[in-house]
Amino acid sequence: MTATAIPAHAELTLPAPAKLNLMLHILGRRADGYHELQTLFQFIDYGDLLGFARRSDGEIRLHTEITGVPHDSNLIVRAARQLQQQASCTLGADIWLDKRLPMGGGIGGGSSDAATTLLGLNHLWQLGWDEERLAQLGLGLGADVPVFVRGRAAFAEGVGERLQPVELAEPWYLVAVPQVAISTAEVFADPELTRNTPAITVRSLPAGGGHNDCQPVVEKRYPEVRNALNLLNKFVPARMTGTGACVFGSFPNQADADKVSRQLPATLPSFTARGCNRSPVHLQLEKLATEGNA
Ligand SMILES: C[C@@](CO)(OP(=O)(O)O)[C@H](O)COP(=O)(O)OP(=O)(O)OC[C@H]1O[C@@H](n2ccc(N)nc2=O)[C@H](O)[C@@H]1O
Ligand SMILES: Nc1ncnc2c1ncn2[C@@H]1O[C@H](COP(=O)(O)OP(=O)(O)O)[C@@H](O)[C@H]1O
Repeated sequence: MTATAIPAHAELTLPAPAKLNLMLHILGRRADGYHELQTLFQFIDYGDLLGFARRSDGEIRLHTEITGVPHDSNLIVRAARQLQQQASCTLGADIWLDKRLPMGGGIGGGSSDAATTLLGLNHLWQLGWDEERLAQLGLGLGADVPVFVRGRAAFAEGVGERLQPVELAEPWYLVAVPQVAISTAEVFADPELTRNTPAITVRSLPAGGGHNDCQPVVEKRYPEVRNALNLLNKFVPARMTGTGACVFGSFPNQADADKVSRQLPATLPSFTARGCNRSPVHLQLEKLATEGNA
Protein backbone atom coordinates (compact mmCIF):
# COMPACT_ATOMS: atom_id res chain seq x y z
CA MET A 1 0.00 0.00 0.00
CA THR A 2 1.26 3.51 -0.72
CA ALA A 3 0.61 5.82 2.22
CA THR A 4 -1.23 8.78 0.71
CA ALA A 5 -2.01 11.42 3.28
CA ILE A 6 -5.42 12.99 3.01
CA PRO A 7 -4.94 16.26 1.08
CA ALA A 8 -6.00 19.62 2.42
CA HIS A 9 -8.66 20.01 -0.27
CA ALA A 10 -10.66 17.03 1.04
CA GLU A 11 -14.01 18.51 2.06
CA LEU A 12 -14.71 15.89 4.72
CA THR A 13 -12.39 13.66 6.75
CA LEU A 14 -13.92 10.85 8.80
CA PRO A 15 -12.63 7.93 10.87
CA ALA A 16 -13.35 4.28 10.08
CA PRO A 17 -12.90 2.56 13.45
CA ALA A 18 -12.13 -1.10 14.04
CA LYS A 19 -14.45 -3.47 15.88
CA LEU A 20 -13.89 -6.37 18.23
CA ASN A 21 -16.12 -9.42 18.52
CA LEU A 22 -16.10 -9.72 22.32
CA MET A 23 -17.71 -13.18 21.87
CA LEU A 24 -18.79 -15.11 18.79
CA HIS A 25 -21.06 -18.16 19.10
CA ILE A 26 -22.04 -20.29 16.10
CA LEU A 27 -25.56 -21.65 16.43
CA GLY A 28 -25.96 -23.51 13.16
CA ARG A 29 -25.64 -23.50 9.41
CA ARG A 30 -28.33 -22.14 7.09
CA ALA A 31 -29.49 -23.78 3.87
CA ASP A 32 -27.39 -21.29 1.86
CA GLY A 33 -24.23 -22.41 3.72
CA TYR A 34 -23.89 -19.25 5.82
CA HIS A 35 -23.61 -19.65 9.57
CA GLU A 36 -26.06 -18.33 12.15
CA LEU A 37 -24.13 -16.36 14.74
CA GLN A 38 -24.53 -14.55 18.01
CA THR A 39 -21.85 -11.98 18.58
CA LEU A 40 -21.14 -8.90 20.65
CA PHE A 41 -19.62 -6.02 18.69
CA GLN A 42 -17.81 -3.13 20.30
CA PHE A 43 -15.87 -0.39 18.48
CA ILE A 44 -12.39 0.76 19.36
CA ASP A 45 -11.09 4.28 19.01
CA TYR A 46 -8.47 3.27 16.44
CA GLY A 47 -8.87 2.91 12.73
CA ASP A 48 -8.46 4.13 9.18
CA LEU A 49 -9.16 7.69 8.03
CA LEU A 50 -11.04 8.58 4.87
CA GLY A 51 -11.10 11.89 3.03
CA PHE A 52 -13.87 12.87 0.58
CA ALA A 53 -14.40 15.65 -1.97
CA ARG A 54 -17.29 16.04 -4.42
CA ARG A 55 -16.80 15.69 -8.17
CA SER A 56 -19.28 17.18 -10.58
CA ASP A 57 -18.51 14.68 -13.38
CA GLY A 58 -20.03 11.70 -11.55
CA GLU A 59 -16.70 9.76 -11.35
CA ILE A 60 -15.80 7.77 -8.23
CA ARG A 61 -12.03 7.84 -7.75
CA LEU A 62 -10.17 6.28 -4.85
CA HIS A 63 -6.67 7.79 -4.90
CA THR A 64 -5.06 5.32 -2.50
CA GLU A 65 -3.97 1.91 -3.68
CA ILE A 66 -4.12 -1.15 -1.44
CA THR A 67 -1.78 -3.89 -2.59
CA GLY A 68 -3.78 -6.91 -3.71
CA VAL A 69 -7.11 -5.06 -3.89
CA PRO A 70 -7.95 -3.72 -7.38
CA HIS A 71 -9.55 -0.24 -7.44
CA ASP A 72 -12.97 -1.46 -8.52
CA SER A 73 -13.05 -4.31 -5.93
CA ASN A 74 -12.22 -2.02 -3.04
CA LEU A 75 -15.19 -1.94 -0.66
CA ILE A 76 -14.92 1.86 -0.59
CA VAL A 77 -15.45 2.13 -4.35
CA ARG A 78 -18.15 -0.54 -4.36
CA ALA A 79 -20.01 1.23 -1.53
CA ALA A 80 -19.73 4.62 -3.25
CA ARG A 81 -20.94 3.31 -6.62
CA GLN A 82 -23.90 1.43 -5.15
CA LEU A 83 -25.01 4.44 -3.14
CA GLN A 84 -24.62 6.74 -6.15
CA GLN A 85 -26.61 4.35 -8.36
CA GLN A 86 -29.40 3.61 -5.88
CA ALA A 87 -29.81 7.27 -5.00
CA SER A 88 -29.66 8.34 -8.68
CA CYS A 89 -27.02 10.87 -7.69
CA THR A 90 -25.23 12.72 -10.49
CA LEU A 91 -22.32 13.80 -8.26
CA GLY A 92 -19.14 11.74 -7.95
CA ALA A 93 -16.33 11.75 -5.39
CA ASP A 94 -12.58 11.82 -4.90
CA ILE A 95 -11.69 9.59 -1.97
CA TRP A 96 -8.42 9.18 -0.05
CA LEU A 97 -7.65 6.48 2.49
CA ASP A 98 -5.13 6.52 5.31
CA LYS A 99 -4.96 2.76 5.96
CA ARG A 100 -3.92 1.97 9.51
CA LEU A 101 -5.85 -1.21 10.25
CA PRO A 102 -4.28 -4.58 9.49
CA MET A 103 -6.23 -6.37 6.76
CA GLY A 104 -7.95 -9.69 7.25
CA GLY A 105 -7.41 -9.53 11.00
CA GLY A 106 -11.00 -9.87 12.15
CA ILE A 107 -11.20 -6.21 13.17
CA GLY A 108 -13.41 -5.22 10.24
CA GLY A 109 -11.30 -2.60 8.43
CA GLY A 110 -12.83 -3.19 5.00
CA SER A 111 -16.39 -3.20 6.37
CA SER A 112 -15.73 -0.06 8.39
CA ASP A 113 -14.25 1.71 5.35
CA ALA A 114 -17.40 0.79 3.41
CA ALA A 115 -19.69 2.08 6.19
CA THR A 116 -17.77 5.36 6.56
CA THR A 117 -18.01 5.80 2.78
CA LEU A 118 -21.80 5.36 2.90
CA LEU A 119 -22.15 7.75 5.84
CA GLY A 120 -19.68 10.29 4.43
CA LEU A 121 -21.14 10.44 0.93
CA ASN A 122 -24.71 10.50 2.27
CA HIS A 123 -23.62 13.64 4.13
CA LEU A 124 -21.58 15.20 1.30
CA TRP A 125 -24.09 14.46 -1.45
CA GLN A 126 -26.93 15.55 0.89
CA LEU A 127 -28.96 12.44 0.09
CA GLY A 128 -30.89 12.36 3.37
CA TRP A 129 -30.89 8.55 3.58
CA ASP A 130 -31.65 7.22 7.05
CA GLU A 131 -29.42 4.65 8.79
CA GLU A 132 -31.90 1.84 8.11
CA ARG A 133 -31.60 2.31 4.35
CA LEU A 134 -27.82 2.72 4.47
CA ALA A 135 -27.49 -0.41 6.65
CA GLN A 136 -29.56 -2.43 4.19
CA LEU A 137 -27.37 -1.34 1.31
CA GLY A 138 -24.32 -2.11 3.48
CA LEU A 139 -25.44 -5.65 4.24
CA GLY A 140 -25.07 -6.46 0.54
CA LEU A 141 -21.40 -5.45 0.79
CA GLY A 142 -20.61 -7.53 3.89
CA ALA A 143 -22.20 -8.93 7.04
CA ASP A 144 -20.28 -6.54 9.31
CA VAL A 145 -21.14 -3.34 7.43
CA PRO A 146 -24.55 -2.70 9.13
CA VAL A 147 -23.11 -2.47 12.65
CA PHE A 148 -20.62 0.14 11.48
CA VAL A 149 -23.42 2.08 9.74
CA ARG A 150 -25.54 1.98 12.92
CA GLY A 151 -22.59 3.00 15.06
CA ARG A 152 -23.72 1.42 18.34
CA ALA A 153 -22.11 -1.46 20.22
CA ALA A 154 -24.51 -4.30 19.63
CA PHE A 155 -25.53 -7.88 20.25
CA ALA A 156 -25.89 -9.29 16.74
CA GLU A 157 -27.75 -12.32 15.46
CA GLY A 158 -28.41 -13.95 12.10
CA VAL A 159 -25.25 -13.39 10.05
CA GLY A 160 -24.78 -10.19 12.00
CA GLU A 161 -27.63 -8.14 10.55
CA ARG A 162 -30.11 -8.35 13.46
CA LEU A 163 -28.71 -5.81 15.90
CA GLN A 164 -29.66 -4.93 19.45
CA PRO A 165 -27.75 -1.92 20.83
CA VAL A 166 -26.02 -2.57 24.16
CA GLU A 167 -24.24 -0.45 26.73
CA LEU A 168 -20.99 -2.16 27.71
CA ALA A 169 -18.09 -1.21 29.92
CA GLU A 170 -15.53 0.75 27.86
CA PRO A 171 -12.15 -0.62 28.93
CA TRP A 172 -8.82 -0.18 27.16
CA TYR A 173 -7.89 -3.00 24.84
CA LEU A 174 -4.56 -4.33 23.74
CA VAL A 175 -4.91 -5.82 20.26
CA ALA A 176 -2.08 -8.07 19.09
CA VAL A 177 -1.69 -8.70 15.37
CA PRO A 178 -0.26 -12.14 14.51
CA GLN A 179 1.48 -11.85 11.14
CA VAL A 180 -0.70 -14.32 9.30
CA ALA A 181 -3.61 -13.99 6.86
CA ILE A 182 -6.68 -16.06 7.70
CA SER A 183 -9.46 -16.80 5.24
CA THR A 184 -12.92 -16.39 6.80
CA ALA A 185 -14.32 -18.89 4.27
CA GLU A 186 -11.75 -21.49 5.29
CA VAL A 187 -12.58 -21.16 8.99
CA PHE A 188 -16.31 -21.56 8.33
CA ALA A 189 -15.66 -24.58 6.08
CA ASP A 190 -13.61 -26.43 8.72
CA PRO A 191 -15.32 -29.75 9.61
CA GLU A 192 -14.15 -29.37 13.23
CA LEU A 193 -15.89 -26.02 13.75
CA THR A 194 -18.42 -26.09 16.61
CA ARG A 195 -21.77 -25.23 15.03
CA ASN A 196 -24.23 -26.05 17.80
CA THR A 197 -23.66 -23.57 20.60
CA PRO A 198 -27.03 -23.03 22.35
CA ALA A 199 -28.65 -19.66 21.76
CA ILE A 200 -28.40 -17.11 24.55
CA THR A 201 -30.10 -13.78 25.05
CA VAL A 202 -28.35 -10.49 25.55
CA ARG A 203 -29.61 -10.52 29.14
CA SER A 204 -28.14 -13.98 29.80
CA LEU A 205 -24.56 -13.56 28.66
CA PRO A 206 -22.52 -16.32 30.32
CA ALA A 207 -20.04 -15.44 33.07
CA GLY A 208 -16.80 -14.34 31.40
CA GLY A 209 -18.80 -12.91 28.50
CA GLY A 210 -19.03 -15.98 26.26
CA HIS A 211 -16.38 -17.39 23.93
CA ASN A 212 -15.36 -17.46 20.26
CA ASP A 213 -16.28 -20.73 18.51
CA CYS A 214 -13.82 -19.98 15.68
CA GLN A 215 -10.87 -19.76 18.06
CA PRO A 216 -10.09 -23.50 18.56
CA VAL A 217 -10.15 -24.12 14.79
CA VAL A 218 -7.84 -21.15 14.10
CA GLU A 219 -5.51 -22.03 17.00
CA LYS A 220 -5.13 -25.53 15.57
CA ARG A 221 -4.37 -24.35 12.03
CA TYR A 222 -2.29 -21.28 12.80
CA PRO A 223 0.53 -21.61 15.37
CA GLU A 224 1.07 -17.82 15.10
CA VAL A 225 -2.38 -17.21 16.64
CA ARG A 226 -1.88 -19.92 19.28
CA ASN A 227 1.45 -18.35 20.27
CA ALA A 228 -0.09 -14.86 20.43
CA LEU A 229 -2.87 -16.12 22.71
CA ASN A 230 -0.33 -17.90 24.95
CA LEU A 231 1.82 -14.77 25.20
CA LEU A 232 -1.07 -12.43 25.99
CA ASN A 233 -2.66 -14.93 28.39
CA LYS A 234 0.40 -14.52 30.63
CA PHE A 235 -0.84 -11.01 31.41
CA VAL A 236 -4.60 -10.99 30.87
CA PRO A 237 -7.37 -13.35 29.66
CA ALA A 238 -6.97 -13.22 25.87
CA ARG A 239 -9.44 -13.96 23.10
CA MET A 240 -9.53 -13.91 19.31
CA THR A 241 -11.79 -11.47 17.42
CA GLY A 242 -13.95 -12.65 14.48
CA THR A 243 -12.24 -15.35 12.45
CA GLY A 244 -8.84 -13.97 13.51
CA ALA A 245 -6.01 -13.35 13.31
CA CYS A 246 -6.08 -10.54 15.91
CA VAL A 247 -6.28 -11.38 19.62
CA PHE A 248 -7.10 -8.98 22.43
CA GLY A 249 -7.29 -8.49 26.18
CA SER A 250 -8.91 -5.74 28.25
CA PHE A 251 -7.39 -3.40 30.84
CA PRO A 252 -8.79 -0.81 33.25
CA ASN A 253 -6.61 1.98 31.83
CA GLN A 254 -4.26 2.91 28.99
CA ALA A 255 -1.08 2.74 31.07
CA ASP A 256 -1.67 -0.94 31.98
CA ALA A 257 -2.48 -1.83 28.36
CA ASP A 258 0.60 0.03 27.04
CA LYS A 259 2.83 -1.64 29.62
CA VAL A 260 1.88 -5.12 28.40
CA SER A 261 2.11 -3.99 24.77
CA ARG A 262 5.75 -3.01 25.39
CA GLN A 263 6.50 -6.44 26.82
CA LEU A 264 5.34 -8.37 23.77
CA PRO A 265 8.06 -9.52 21.35
CA ALA A 266 8.78 -7.45 18.22
CA THR A 267 7.51 -10.38 16.15
CA LEU A 268 4.01 -9.72 17.52
CA PRO A 269 2.97 -6.13 16.69
CA SER A 270 0.22 -4.68 18.85
CA PHE A 271 -1.68 -1.48 19.56
CA THR A 272 -3.85 -0.20 22.37
CA ALA A 273 -7.18 1.59 22.07
CA ARG A 274 -10.22 2.54 24.07
CA GLY A 275 -13.42 0.49 23.68
CA CYS A 276 -16.40 2.62 22.63
CA ASN A 277 -20.14 2.02 22.52
CA ARG A 278 -20.63 4.86 20.01
CA SER A 279 -18.63 4.79 16.80
CA PRO A 280 -16.19 7.70 16.44
CA VAL A 281 -17.56 8.33 12.92
CA HIS A 282 -21.04 9.03 14.33
CA LEU A 283 -19.65 11.32 17.00
CA GLN A 284 -17.82 13.27 14.28
CA LEU A 285 -20.92 13.52 12.05
CA GLU A 286 -23.01 14.67 15.02
CA LYS A 287 -20.41 17.35 15.74
CA LEU A 288 -20.61 18.53 12.11
CA ALA A 289 -24.42 18.63 12.30
CA THR A 290 -24.27 20.71 15.50
CA GLU A 291 -21.73 23.12 13.97
CA GLY A 292 -23.88 23.36 10.82
CA ASN A 293 -26.92 24.32 12.92
CA ALA A 294 -25.00 26.81 15.05
C1 LIG B 1 -17.68 -13.83 11.28
C2 LIG B 1 -17.24 -12.41 11.14
C3 LIG B 1 -17.55 -11.70 12.50
O1 LIG B 1 -17.35 -10.36 12.51
O2 LIG B 1 -15.84 -12.45 10.89
P1 LIG B 1 -14.68 -11.43 10.48
O3 LIG B 1 -14.71 -11.28 8.98
O4 LIG B 1 -14.96 -10.14 11.18
O5 LIG B 1 -13.42 -12.09 10.94
C4 LIG B 1 -18.00 -11.72 10.01
O6 LIG B 1 -19.36 -11.67 10.29
C5 LIG B 1 -17.80 -12.35 8.65
O7 LIG B 1 -18.58 -11.64 7.73
P2 LIG B 1 -18.05 -11.23 6.30
O8 LIG B 1 -16.74 -10.51 6.46
O9 LIG B 1 -19.12 -10.53 5.57
O10 LIG B 1 -17.78 -12.62 5.69
P3 LIG B 1 -17.19 -12.93 4.26
O11 LIG B 1 -15.73 -12.63 4.24
O12 LIG B 1 -18.06 -12.36 3.22
O13 LIG B 1 -17.40 -14.53 4.28
C6 LIG B 1 -16.59 -15.39 3.56
C7 LIG B 1 -17.25 -16.76 3.62
O14 LIG B 1 -17.35 -17.23 4.97
C8 LIG B 1 -18.53 -17.98 5.16
N1 LIG B 1 -19.41 -17.37 6.16
C9 LIG B 1 -19.29 -16.05 6.49
C10 LIG B 1 -20.11 -15.49 7.45
C11 LIG B 1 -21.07 -16.32 8.07
N2 LIG B 1 -21.91 -15.83 9.00
N3 LIG B 1 -21.17 -17.61 7.72
C12 LIG B 1 -20.34 -18.15 6.79
O15 LIG B 1 -20.43 -19.34 6.50
C13 LIG B 1 -19.22 -18.04 3.80
O16 LIG B 1 -18.77 -19.19 3.13
C14 LIG B 1 -18.67 -16.79 3.10
O17 LIG B 1 -18.69 -16.93 1.71
N1 LIG C 1 -11.03 -0.86 1.91
C1 LIG C 1 -10.63 -2.10 2.20
N2 LIG C 1 -9.88 -2.32 3.29
C2 LIG C 1 -9.49 -3.57 3.61
N3 LIG C 1 -9.77 -4.67 2.90
C3 LIG C 1 -10.51 -4.52 1.80
C4 LIG C 1 -10.97 -3.24 1.41
N4 LIG C 1 -11.69 -3.41 0.30
C5 LIG C 1 -11.67 -4.72 0.02
N5 LIG C 1 -10.97 -5.41 0.92
C6 LIG C 1 -10.78 -6.90 0.95
O1 LIG C 1 -11.47 -7.42 2.09
C7 LIG C 1 -10.66 -8.38 2.78
C8 LIG C 1 -11.04 -8.41 4.27
O2 LIG C 1 -10.68 -7.20 4.81
P1 LIG C 1 -10.84 -6.74 6.32
O3 LIG C 1 -12.13 -6.07 6.52
O4 LIG C 1 -9.63 -5.95 6.67
O5 LIG C 1 -10.82 -8.11 7.12
P2 LIG C 1 -11.56 -8.55 8.44
O6 LIG C 1 -13.04 -8.55 8.15
O7 LIG C 1 -11.03 -9.94 8.69
O8 LIG C 1 -11.15 -7.60 9.48
C9 LIG C 1 -9.24 -7.95 2.50
O9 LIG C 1 -8.33 -9.02 2.56
C10 LIG C 1 -9.32 -7.34 1.10
O10 LIG C 1 -9.09 -8.35 0.13
